[in-house]
Amino acid sequence: MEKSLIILKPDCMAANNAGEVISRFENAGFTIVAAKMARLDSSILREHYAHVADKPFFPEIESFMSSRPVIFLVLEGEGVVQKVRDLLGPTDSAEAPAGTIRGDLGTDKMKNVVHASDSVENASIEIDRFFRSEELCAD
Ligand SMILES: Nc1ncnc2c1ncn2[C@@H]1O[C@H](COP(=O)(O)OP(=O)(O)OP(=O)(O)O)[C@@H](O)[C@H]1O
Repeated sequence: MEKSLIILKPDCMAANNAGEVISRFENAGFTIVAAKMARLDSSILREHYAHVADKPFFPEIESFMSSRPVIFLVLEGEGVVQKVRDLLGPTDSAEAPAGTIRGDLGTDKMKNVVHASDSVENASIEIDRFFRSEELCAD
């Protein structure tokens, strides 16, 4: 079954919106097959955000994403990668329509509530980055 790696970002945690966001995922029919809370450090952020590591805003992302512990989830369900991206809305919360997670709960491009894998291939890489295989539900 298809899986996606989700991070509830520091702005989501600080605003006590974790329950609201997780409810939206569950109400959309997805199942949590792994979860943990931890603080990201520079080395893992450089790996996770390698595609934007040369952008001028990267130091700001690094500082924001390591500012407090975050929640990591693995969600499972048919078409979960694209369906979760649709639930989130576009990267820039200011452009995200009402009814999307970023539109309802986000602030801007950086404080955009949730990271979600953008392809099935990247989901597999990201799940391996943050979870050991025995931490995932087997059934
Ligand atoms: N102009 C910007 N200023 C600040 N942060 C930005 C900007 N553009 C993108 N980001 C942040 O960089 C990260 C990676 O951007 P990317 O283009 O991969 O968007 P995304 O796939 O929607 O986000 P994410 O990878 O967090 O799910 C995101 O956390 C986003 O919030």
